[in-house]
Amino acid sequence: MDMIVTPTGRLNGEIQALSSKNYTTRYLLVSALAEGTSTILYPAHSEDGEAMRRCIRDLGAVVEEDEEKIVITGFGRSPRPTKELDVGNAGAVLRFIMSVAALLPEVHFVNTYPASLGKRPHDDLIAALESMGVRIEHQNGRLPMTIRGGNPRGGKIQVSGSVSSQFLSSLLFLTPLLDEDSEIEVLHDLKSKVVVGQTLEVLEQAGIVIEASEDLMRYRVPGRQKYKAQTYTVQGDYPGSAAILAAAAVTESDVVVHRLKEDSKQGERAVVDVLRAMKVPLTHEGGIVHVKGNGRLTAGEFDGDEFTDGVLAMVAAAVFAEGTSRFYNVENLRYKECDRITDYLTELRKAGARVEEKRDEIIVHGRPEGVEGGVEIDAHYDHRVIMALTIVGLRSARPIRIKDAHHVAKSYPIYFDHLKSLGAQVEWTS
Ligand SMILES: O=C(O)C1=C[C@@H](OP(=O)(O)O)[C@@H](O)[C@H](O)C1
Ligand SMILES: C=C(OP(=O)(O)O)C(=O)O
Repeated sequence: MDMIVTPTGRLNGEIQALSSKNYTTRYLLVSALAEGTSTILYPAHSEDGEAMRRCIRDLGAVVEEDEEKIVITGFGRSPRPTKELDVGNAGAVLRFIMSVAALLPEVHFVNTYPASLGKRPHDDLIAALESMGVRIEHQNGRLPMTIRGGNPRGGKIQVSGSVSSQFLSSLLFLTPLLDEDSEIEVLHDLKSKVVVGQTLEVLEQAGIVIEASEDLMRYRVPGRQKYKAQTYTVQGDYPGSAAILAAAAVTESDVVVHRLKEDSKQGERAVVDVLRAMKVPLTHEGGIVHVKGNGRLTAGEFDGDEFTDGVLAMVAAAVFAEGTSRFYNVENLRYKECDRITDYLTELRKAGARVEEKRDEIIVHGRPEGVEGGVEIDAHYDHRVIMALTIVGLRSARPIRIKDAHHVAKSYPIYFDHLKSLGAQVEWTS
C-alpha cells in the first residue's frame, strides 16, 4: 500500500502516544524468562511486538491477551525446543532471542526480510555467544542462522558495542540464568548507550541483580538467578511520538501528545529538547507535550546517538529550519532497517531537501521556504523513513507518494490515523 501525503498547513488536536516498542519487547522477554504468570498493561500493538509474542509462544510461553493487557506464563530458563523462529523485521527481537536460543540444542532463524533485517550484521553477538560455547551457522554474520547451544558458559565475556547496543542487552538478559557468574566487558565504543539503561531498569523490575560500572562498559552478573513474575505497565513511546512532534513543529499547529513521561529512560526523550533548541514553541509538563508550532525553526547541532530512533524525524524538521543543522555521531544508523544515512538522504533529496552525508554525520541546509515534493519515495522497508518523509510531505509544494508505506506498522500501525485525526491530508492508495 502507498500513502499520498498532501501538503497541510495546520495541525490541531490531542493524541495519546502509542505504547513504547522497546519496553514492550523487554517486558515480554522477561515475562517469558520468569516461571510464574506476569501481566503487561498497555503493550504496544505493532509488528515488532507481535514478532516477540510469536517467538516466546513458540518457545513455550503461554500468552493470553486482550486490547489492554497481555498475561504471560513463562518458561523460566527452560524454553521449549523449537525448530524454527521467525522474528519478522525486528532487530531487537532477533538479537534478544538469539541468547534464549543459546539455551537450546538447535534453533533455526529464518530470513523473511532479506532486503532489510537480512542485511543487518550480528557478528559481534555471534562472536560473544561462540566464546560461551555456543555454535552458530550464519551467512557472513547475517540471517538465516542456526544456533546450537544447550548450556552456555558464563565467566569472562567480551562484546563489541560499536555497531549496536542490542548485543550487550541480549547478553544481560541471558547471563543471570547461567550456572556460572559472568563478567561482561564492552569493547570499543558503546553506541545507543541510553537504551542499555532501559534494559537495566527492566531487569531490576524483574528482580535480577546486576552490578554495572558507571560508564556502562563493565558488568558483574551473578548466575543461577530467577526472573520474578510481575505486573508491568508500558509507558508512551518517544521514538514514534518524535515524528508527530516534528510534524507539529513544521506546521502551524496546536498539538498535544499525552503519555510522555518527563523522567523516562528512553533516550528519544531528548527530542523535546532538540525541538526546543530549534526554537519550536512547546511545553512538557505532567507527561504532556504541547506544541504550538508556527512553522519557524532554527538550525542546531546535535549528538544523534543520544536519541537514535528519533534522529530521522528531527532531520525532517531541520529540512525547514533557518540555517545549517548537523546530526553527528550517527554512524550506527547505517545498520538499521536500511542505511538511514545514504538511503534516507537519497529520498530526502528527491523531495527537494538540501542534505549531505559523512560516514557518521547528517548535514541539513535548511529551506524555510519549503521543498518541491511531487515525487515518489522508496520506503526501504523502514518505518522511520516513512514517518520522516511524511513530515517533509506536509510542507512540500506538491504531494508526495510514499511507496509501501504499510511498513510503518513495524512500530506505529496507527501513525497515519493519528496524523489524520490532527488534520493531516494523508490517504492510502494501492
Ligand atoms: O534495545 C533496543 O530495544 C533498541 C536499541 C537501538 O538499537 P541499536 O542499539 O542497534 O542502536 C534502537 O535503535 C532500536 O530501535 C531498539
Ligand atoms: C532500529 C529499530 O528497531 P530494531 O533495531 O529493533 O529493528 C527502530 O525501531 O528504529
